[in-house]
Amino acid sequence: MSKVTVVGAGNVGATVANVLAHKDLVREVVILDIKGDFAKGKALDSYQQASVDHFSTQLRGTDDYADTADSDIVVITAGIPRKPGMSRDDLISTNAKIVTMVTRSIMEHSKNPIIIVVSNPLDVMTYAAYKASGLPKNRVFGMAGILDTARYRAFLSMALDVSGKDIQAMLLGGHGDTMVPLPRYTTVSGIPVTDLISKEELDAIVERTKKGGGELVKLMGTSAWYAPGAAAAQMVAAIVRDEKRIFPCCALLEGEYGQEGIFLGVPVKLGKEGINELLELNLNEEEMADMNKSADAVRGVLEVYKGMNV
Ligand SMILES: NC(=O)C1=CN([C@@H]2O[C@H](COP(=O)(O)OP(=O)(O)OC[C@H]3O[C@@H](n4cnc5c(N)ncnc54)[C@H](O)[C@@H]3O)[C@@H](O)[C@H]2O)C=CC1
Ligand SMILES: O=C([O-])CC(=O)C(=O)O
Repeated sequence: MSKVTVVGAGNVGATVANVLAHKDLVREVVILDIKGDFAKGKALDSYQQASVDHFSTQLRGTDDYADTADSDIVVITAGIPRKPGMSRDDLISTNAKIVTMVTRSIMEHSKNPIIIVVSNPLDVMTYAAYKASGLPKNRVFGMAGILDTARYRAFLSMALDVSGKDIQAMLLGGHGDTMVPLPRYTTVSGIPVTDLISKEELDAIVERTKKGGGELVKLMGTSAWYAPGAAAAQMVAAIVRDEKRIFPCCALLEGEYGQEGIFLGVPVKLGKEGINELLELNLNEEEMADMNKSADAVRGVLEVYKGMNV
């Protein structure tokens, strides 16, 4: 694979492109934005890091979809971010149109790309890109779970005073305040996290994780980009290197977890075909109830999207 396009040169998109260039995985990263000069500036600034940080990936900014031709992977970050007081779902009327239009334009120039959606509300925007692209379900999915587990792992790392590197975690559900971090599937170097921390402390960390995006929006007046950008770049790397890594990603469910026709966060295996496999965890009653609640919340936003007829 040699070409990745990132749509949206804003906070998240520019970070994805920059992190990807540092990984030196692909020949070219194209950054497309309706603000063409802005995209050109971000690409040039990033490329001027090449000789300092030793990477060879070319970066090109543009507002012309012709420059995205024959992309192997496309990361969609175009759209508006939320401001304090807003939920991700409040972005739907603006971002559904943008994501649909962007996906159609991408498909005019690339035959069979893998599309990773980042724009919010994530689960429904991934559905919108899936519909607009006509691609099979293994080639369209969303980034949220890597970010949400990264936050969960960061909070655990702070509470336990251990390196985040050694914390493994899984999480299910929609990318909203109903997301379902899974303490039963959380370990520190193989040690169950429940052996290392009190239930009260763990419950508080789970709650903070669920509202992790909102915490940053409140602090910065707009949403996060470093961890989101790195998370999307990690997905690209797993695909380019055909790593078969298992990550929580937003994927189309067709019966799995008792859900039908809805994109939700679940563990998947990522490789050169996109999603190689979707893994079904053996959930207990409480975890299943939380997953169902999260699915209901996403389904409500999905209905709004379907009513928009974009
Ligand atoms: N899935 C996740 O975990 C996360 C999702 N997000 C979402 O990612 C999106 C982007 O966030 P930021 O980069 O912070 O926003 P931003 O405002 O910094 O950048 C968005 C960019 O999209 C561009 N854009 C708008 N319409 C476009 C179009 N039709 N075609 C091409 N480009 C277009 C804008 O010009 C702007 O440069 C937001 O919807 C945000 O909510 C952000 C963080 C994490
Ligand atoms: O919170 C937001 O609006 C952006 C996002 O999805 C995140 O940072 O998790």
